[in-house]
Amino acid sequence: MNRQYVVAAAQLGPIARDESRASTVARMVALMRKAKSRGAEVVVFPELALTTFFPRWYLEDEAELDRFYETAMPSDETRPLFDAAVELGLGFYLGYAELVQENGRKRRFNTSILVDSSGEIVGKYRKIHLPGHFEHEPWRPFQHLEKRYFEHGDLGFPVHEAFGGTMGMCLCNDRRWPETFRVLGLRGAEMVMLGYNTPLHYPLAPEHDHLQNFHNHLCMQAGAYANGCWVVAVAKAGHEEGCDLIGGTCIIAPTGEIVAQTQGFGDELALAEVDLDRCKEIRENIFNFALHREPEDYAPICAPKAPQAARSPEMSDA
Ligand SMILES: C[C@@H](NC(N)=O)C(=O)O
Repeated sequence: MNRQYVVAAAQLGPIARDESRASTVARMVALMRKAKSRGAEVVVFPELALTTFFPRWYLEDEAELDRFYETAMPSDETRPLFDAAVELGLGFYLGYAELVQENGRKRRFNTSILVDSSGEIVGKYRKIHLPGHFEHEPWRPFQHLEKRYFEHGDLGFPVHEAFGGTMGMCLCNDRRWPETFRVLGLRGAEMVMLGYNTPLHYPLAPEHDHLQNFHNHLCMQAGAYANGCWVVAVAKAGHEEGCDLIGGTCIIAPTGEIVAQTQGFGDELALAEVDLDRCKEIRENIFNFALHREPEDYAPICAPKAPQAARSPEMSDA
């Protein structure tokens, strides 16, 4: 694969709580076909792209919770995405809830994968920055129980040789942290793909609701620029089960400029021609890490986490 090609950011509109995987996957395959007809070679889907954003509910019934997770990838239900990749010669990024049995217990992760145009999974990432809370907080208009429903990702921030270059992945809240982009940037990521589900309303600081779209682009444009990488950022958008999710799906150049963006809140593509060699415009100049970076002065960034800020309690054993 050469280093200059069209990428499609494939935004999804709302997914209902009772929408079947078959229905969601059919919507996604339709976007893949449309992307191909417009010249794309890579398609990026949102975080938790196969279901509604279920962390908005406190679910006491474990069987009900389990239904939102994938126990195999691909499965019979998700195989059409892989078949379409092969048929159309398209690679893709997919976010989904992952449930695995390891060491005799259930482990849950908020996961993304890269699939190449031969239908092979060539990269995997498990979300590191899990926002929200562990326990039911009935005062909220909706819950954000990612800390309860997912474990801290255990794969770090890997990069993958794919799609003609060095690819990085992250998921939603990760994009707000400069460290995410810097670690991927230090590993040479030339394109960072990420999906998000971001409610317009932030119950802890509602006075910032009007800034949601600004903050969304601010952190990603800064991440692209400071690390000289492309960013392809894809929303699950719109009014989903009573909760408004922001749109703003976009493709950002290594200069930090948004070069393509969706207009609405439904299933929609934003496409741009990406030239991975453009990363050099930044990496060999203003952010030449070898020449200008001063890690000896950055020690607090790597100080261990305070003990009171513990990670998630273990979910119930299998
Ligand atoms: C609220 C949070 N959502 C997410 N799914 O990580 C974010 O946008 O930072």
